[in-house]
Amino acid sequence: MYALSYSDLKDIAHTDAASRRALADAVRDACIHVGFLYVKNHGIPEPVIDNALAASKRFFSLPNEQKAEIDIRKTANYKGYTALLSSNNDPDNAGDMHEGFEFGWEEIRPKGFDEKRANDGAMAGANVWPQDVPGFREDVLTYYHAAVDLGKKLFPLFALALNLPEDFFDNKTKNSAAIMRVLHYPPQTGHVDDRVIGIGAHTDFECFTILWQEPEIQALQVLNTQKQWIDAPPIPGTLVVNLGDQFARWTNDVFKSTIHRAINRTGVRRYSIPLFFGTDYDVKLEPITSCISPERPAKYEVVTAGDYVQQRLKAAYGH
Ligand SMILES: O=C(O)CCC(=O)C(=O)O
Ligand SMILES: [Fe+2]
Repeated sequence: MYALSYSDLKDIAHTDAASRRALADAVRDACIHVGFLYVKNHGIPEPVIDNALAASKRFFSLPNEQKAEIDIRKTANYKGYTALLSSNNDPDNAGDMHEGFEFGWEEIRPKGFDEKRANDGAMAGANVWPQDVPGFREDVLTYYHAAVDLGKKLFPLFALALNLPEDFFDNKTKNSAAIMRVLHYPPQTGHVDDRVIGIGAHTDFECFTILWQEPEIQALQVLNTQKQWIDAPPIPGTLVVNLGDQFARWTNDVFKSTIHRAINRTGVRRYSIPLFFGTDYDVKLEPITSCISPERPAKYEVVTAGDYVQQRLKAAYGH
């Protein structure tokens, strides 16, 4: 069993090829064996995280009827609020014990015509913001843009980890998909029905997820190759980066999209913020040549990232 690996992204600023190669090798090892990494020196300032957390607490403390006004099922583009037990990530389960708010690309200072948002595939169209939560939009969008910047720095590193030119994903990530959720997991104490946990066992469906989890609250678990659930605790100053199914498709399963879940048995509320990062929606998810061989024939039908995400969102939210 491999431990979840650390990658220190301050090396990302280094131009010298040897340290960059060493970092890419560490990333490669983690991607092949675990599919989960912790990143240090990720570049998202602490106050930006603190403000996004505070904003998300303000939103979730609204009365349920008010949150229901922006229910994700009322929007055509998978944006807005998901109530407790309204989503279900594991088909064997009865519902996820978390509530969330989901949104996509938007400039912090609104533009007349936001081309990127118009091109946002399944998520195209306006975000749906709650009324009466002062500063919420600005605070979560500020985090979003910082995390998107981090995601853009990670793609060249993943390319290098796959022994590809660092710019391999550049023309595939010009309008990169980036869907963010803020999540709230109420505590589950006493008897917990295993079919109703914070978020049921699942894989993510973009290329990779950048996940902030609340310090000192253990909830996230990763399924290892021996089918045991391993805790992925929050580590101060780090973010979790885990691979999703689009990367498994790009790499013909050389890189792992690892099954994970979250259960909050701590007795206190827990908050987390995942940002799902993918390629442009019109890009075909074609296996990288070096990941196919006679022993490892191509496993997946080639589809565009947009069709793939749309299909997965439909399955998750049922519309
Ligand atoms: O809250 C967490 O730690 C995990 C969230 C997650 O897996 C997801 O939203 O896909
Ligand atoms: Fe996930």
